[in-house]
Amino acid sequence: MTELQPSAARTASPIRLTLLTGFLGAGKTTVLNRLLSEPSVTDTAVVVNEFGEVGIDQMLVEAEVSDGLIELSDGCLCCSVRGELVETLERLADRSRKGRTLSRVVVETTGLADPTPILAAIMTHPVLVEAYALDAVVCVVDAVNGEMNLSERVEAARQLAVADRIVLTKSDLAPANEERLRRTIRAVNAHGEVVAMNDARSLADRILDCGISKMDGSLGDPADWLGHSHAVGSDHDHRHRHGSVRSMALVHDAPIPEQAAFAFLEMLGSFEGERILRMKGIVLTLEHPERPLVLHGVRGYLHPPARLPAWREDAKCQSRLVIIGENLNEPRVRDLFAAFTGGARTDAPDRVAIEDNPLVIPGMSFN
Ligand SMILES: Nc1nc2c(ncn2[C@@H]2O[C@H](COP(=O)(O)OP(=O)(O)OP(=O)(O)O)[C@@H](O)[C@H]2O)c(=O)[nH]1
Repeated sequence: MTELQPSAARTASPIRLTLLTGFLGAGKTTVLNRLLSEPSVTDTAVVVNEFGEVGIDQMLVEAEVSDGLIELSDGCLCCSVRGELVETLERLADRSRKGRTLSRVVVETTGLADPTPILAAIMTHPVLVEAYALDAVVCVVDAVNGEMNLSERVEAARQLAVADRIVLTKSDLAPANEERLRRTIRAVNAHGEVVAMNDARSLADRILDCGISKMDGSLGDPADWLGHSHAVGSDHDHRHRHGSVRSMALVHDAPIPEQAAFAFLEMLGSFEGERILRMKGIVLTLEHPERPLVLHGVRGYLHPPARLPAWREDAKCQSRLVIIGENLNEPRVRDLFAAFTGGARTDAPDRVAIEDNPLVIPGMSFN
């Protein structure tokens, strides 16, 4: 396959990428089939990966996607097949660049996949980072086994923790479990919108095109993107936890100098990078207060920050970051944020003391 140069893959409007996750048997293929059956879902390629059994899922995806359906085999997407996924996405970007209409790719992972290495691979690849925009991580959770999977399997908790949208399936089979499961979902993931599979409304309307910048060029609602539970308040944080997975939000009203924001991210990467499953945020900067800076990271990697053309009229102009992590040192994250946003906490070092500290570990890739 021809190697593309980054500039060659740059498209006017990046291909939207949806990562469809969920534990074994949760209903991922069922969700995919329903999506593909909806008339609004066009110009979509589907990449599926079946652990161990070649071709099974391809037969299960019923909709007509012709050559848009690509099956990866022989291993799990998050480990051995990552290279194959990257190559496939490169090939699709190449085809799109050569004129084949492609506005969206849905990647269905295996039930055992950790989504974070996949996100990191896409985020750090020079071609993919230009050609694709992550629309959303969608996690399917089923009412029959969801509760058990979440308490027993770390993969299930990770898949749920990093999701922007959560599709609840099999409520028809176990209606009595639904209320408790919704509470558990909230404990693991405070920000993602929960969508019921048995709701007659369009699934595509609820789980596609939910990024911060929309396909038609309009701006998404930051509160929606970051999660409604974090939409209010100022200079305070919220935390939600389940086992070792937790999410916290940092909110700051005053504009932040760009350099301070990036220094904070670098420190965050140094100290907590390994433990960050996902980070997303919108920053009100001193230099360009009218153009919010969008941040998106996974593990120790930061997606090249992008500037939106403006704030939405109905959005509050303030910095908001959501950090989802495993065994995060939350007080340290809050202290760092306070130090870099000018609000040093008592008993915490200020920014100069941190930056001048020769013992600080350099080297994570939040830059
Ligand atoms: N009754 C009911 N059955 C469902 C629902 N969602 C999925 N199923 C069934 O659950 C089974 C597993 O669904 P799949 O869509 O294959 O699940 P998956 O997550 O793709 O499974 P793997 O690829 O094996 O991890 C199938 O028999 C589906 O028909 C639902 O909401 N209600």
